[in-house]
Amino acid sequence: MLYVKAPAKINLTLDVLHKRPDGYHEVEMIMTTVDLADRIGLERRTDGQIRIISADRYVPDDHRNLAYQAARLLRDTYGIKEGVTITLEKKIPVAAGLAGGSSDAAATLKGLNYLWDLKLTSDQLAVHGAKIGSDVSFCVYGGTALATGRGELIQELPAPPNCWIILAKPSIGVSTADVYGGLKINEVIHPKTKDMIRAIHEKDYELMCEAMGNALEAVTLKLHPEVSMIKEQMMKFGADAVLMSGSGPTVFGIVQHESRVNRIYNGLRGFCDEVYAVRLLGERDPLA
Ligand SMILES: C[C@](O)(CO)[C@H](O)COP(=O)(O)OP(=O)(O)OC[C@H]1O[C@@H](n2ccc(N)nc2=O)[C@H](O)[C@@H]1O
Ligand SMILES: Nc1ncnc2c1ncn2[C@@H]1O[C@H](COP(=O)(O)OP(=O)(O)OP(=O)(O)O)[C@@H](O)[C@H]1O
Repeated sequence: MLYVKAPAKINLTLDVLHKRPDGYHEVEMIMTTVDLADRIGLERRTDGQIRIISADRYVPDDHRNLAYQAARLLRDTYGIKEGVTITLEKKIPVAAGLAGGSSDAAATLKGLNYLWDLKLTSDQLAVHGAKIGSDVSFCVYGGTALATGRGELIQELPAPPNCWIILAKPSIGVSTADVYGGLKINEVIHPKTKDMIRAIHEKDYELMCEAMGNALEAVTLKLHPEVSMIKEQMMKFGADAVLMSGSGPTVFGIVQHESRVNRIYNGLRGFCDEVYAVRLLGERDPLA
């Protein structure tokens, strides 16, 4: 059995520029991976079948699973006769805005590249990833990056200033398509992407706090007012800055002093079942 980690991502900025002819939206977003991860187990099969094993009832165990789609894409593209059993140990909350499924797909691409000895580069895997979902290309590389296009064009960035991240996910699932569908482009408050890039290059934590912004928040907060309440509580318990990740509903707070982490974590546990205190992974995995 080959095991591969599938880390979650958060969006430090998420800007939506306009709607594209293909129905997607042109985005400009800065994403970074955190040390909350699913674990993917890959085992070769001689029958050519792709099988998913997952204990999480919210995760499909058939062709709808993004890890399944990743395996099928490589098997069919490269004429692989073998199959694979994919065991998903889910730790990332589902439909949370943390790219759980996208990261599982990216981990499956990387693991099968090794298992089936395909010798593909990260860039080639990222191109395949883009066919599975808009966040998968970023998840193939990991680390920190500026994503543009529909999210599949990746420009690597250095690690952001070091800090703790507290993630709080209310017990609701959010459909990414519904959130993008609910966006009024002419009302978008554009985040300060350039300031965030400067904050990352200069390791300027205060500027990073100021520059955080997510154009999709306005839609999700209207659909789910409890997300606003979690943002307020996160600030009240001492976070330096707070933002919703992706299309939500997960809210993340950032804090530099470890002493405050427990107070925020314990404070949010009163409101959310799924609360995590995690670190930024920052740089790309050199073995990726
Ligand atoms: C919200 C984010 O997670 C932020 O990282 C991503 O932009 C969405 O990434 P994702 O979940 O991988 O998105 P996909 O699975 O490719 O698309 C799901 C749906 O979201 C909408 N979508 C997604 C990405 C994008 N740039 N524009 C869109 O309008 C489309 O309706 C699409 O059918
Ligand atoms: N491996 C997977 N893990 C979790 N969900 C999956 C997976 N494969 C397919 N799905 C489906 O995808 C939906 C979205 O799940 P996911 O956890 O990827 O959302 P997300 O974190 O909001 O993703 P993103 O941030 O990319 O929008 C789930 O409701 C689930 O039905």
